[in-house]
This record gives sequence, C-alpha cells and structure tokens, in this order.
Amino acid sequence: MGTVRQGQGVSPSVARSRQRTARPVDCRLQLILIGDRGVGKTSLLERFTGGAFTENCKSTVGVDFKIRTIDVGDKKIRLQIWDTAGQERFNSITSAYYRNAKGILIVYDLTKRETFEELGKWMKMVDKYASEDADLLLVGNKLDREMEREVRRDEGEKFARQYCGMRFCESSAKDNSNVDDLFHRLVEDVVRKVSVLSLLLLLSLCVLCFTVNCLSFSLG
Ligand SMILES: Nc1nc2c(ncn2[C@@H]2O[C@H](COP(=O)(O)OP(=O)(O)OP(=O)(O)O)[C@@H](O)[C@H]2O)c(=O)[nH]1
Repeated sequence: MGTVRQGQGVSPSVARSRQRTARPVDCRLQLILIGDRGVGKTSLLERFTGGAFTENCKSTVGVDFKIRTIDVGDKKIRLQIWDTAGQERFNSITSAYYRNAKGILIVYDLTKRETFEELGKWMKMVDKYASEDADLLLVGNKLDREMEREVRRDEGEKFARQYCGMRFCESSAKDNSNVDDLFHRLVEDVVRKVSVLSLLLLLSLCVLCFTVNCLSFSLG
C-alpha cells in the first residue's frame, strides 16, 4: 500500500504519451476509514482500489493509504484514502490523519454487536480531531454473513440519523456489494459541499470588491 504505479506493463514512450494526453485531475481529496479492529476497513479499501478480497487480512499497523482517481459528473477527482488501525494503542498516531480528511467512513461489523456499540467512541474521535465540514458515512460491513447478523439495519439507520443525518450504508467487501457505490456517494457529497463553499467564497469576494469600490467612489 501507499505506492502509486503508473504505466505498468507498457513501454516508456507509450506511458509518456498517455501522461501527456491524460486529462489532469480537477480536485484532490483525502478520505479516511475508521472503526474497530477487524471490521473490514482494509478489505473495503482493497476492493475499492481494485484489489482482491483476502480471508486472512493482516491487521493494519498505524496508518496506510491508497490512491484512486474517479469521475464525479464532469470532474476528475484524485482520492487519497487513509486506512487506520482499529486497535486503540494506535489512536495517537491515527488521530493526526483526521484533520485533512474531507470524507470519513466509520465502519462497524454487522455480525459483531460490540463494534456497533463502540461507535460512540469513534464519533468522539471525529468530534475531537476531524474538520467540522467533513462529510460522514456510517458503514455496516460483512453483509454477506446475513445469517450471523447481530445489528439490525434500522439500528444502523437510526444511529446515522442522530448525527446530523449522516449517510448510512451496508456493504460486503467479500462479495463486493455496495463497495464502489458507498465511496462514490461519499465523494459526491464532498464535491457538492466543496462546490457550494467555493461559490460562497466567490460571492463574498464579489461583495467585498463592490463595497470597496463604492467606498472609494464616495470618498473621492
Ligand atoms: N465475510 C466477510 N469477511 C470480511 C469482510 N470484510 C473483511 N472481512 C474479514 O474480516 C477480517 C478483518 O478484515 P480487515 O479488512 O483486516 O479489517 P480492518 O478493519 O482493516 O482491521 P484492522 O486493520 O485490525 O483495524 C479479515 O479476515 C477479512 O477477511 C466482509 O465483507 N465479509
């Protein structure tokens, strides 16, 4: 993880010409995955970035990241997605990565009630370390193990509603259900918010320029 490979398997000249013609990205965004140990954060990220599902995935140590570029409407968005260790002993390291994240995926394992009950702890971490304008998405993972479900869907929905209507989704990294969709939905929300904020900033600048012009005109 943490490496970006370009032009793999093609000759250097083809890779160079591809780089010349490739449309540049319109926006770079950071996302972060948080949640208890073993809920499937790494597996979801592996899936989203084109990797295969592994039954015995190693526990993340500290933090790691992967890159993927996606299209949202007519915009090309380059995502840097941070995967964090769920073990409490890494909290002091992982919390430093919350601040720059525009989107946060809070993951629990729907077959392990205790990971759902620990969500309050993760929300406190978000309140303390994340940017106020970050978009949040609650994910109940391991949907393929429906028979072992310990957390009902409506409980997940209710929890999400309590936090300013954060989005909610259930997924399975194993059978790849909803994985692409959940990342896309979060990024769409972030992009929408960034566009509105940019527009508001532009409007404020226009109002400021207009006021300064009016003042200088009336003064002399
Ligand atoms: N059945 C099933 N197993 C899953 C799914 N996602 C992950 N797993 C398994 O759950 C275990 C933990 O997955 P990880 O992706 O390592 O979990 P994590 O949240 O990154 O764990 P930490 O790095 O320790 O915080 C692994 O054995 C995975 O194979 C899923 O959707 N369905």
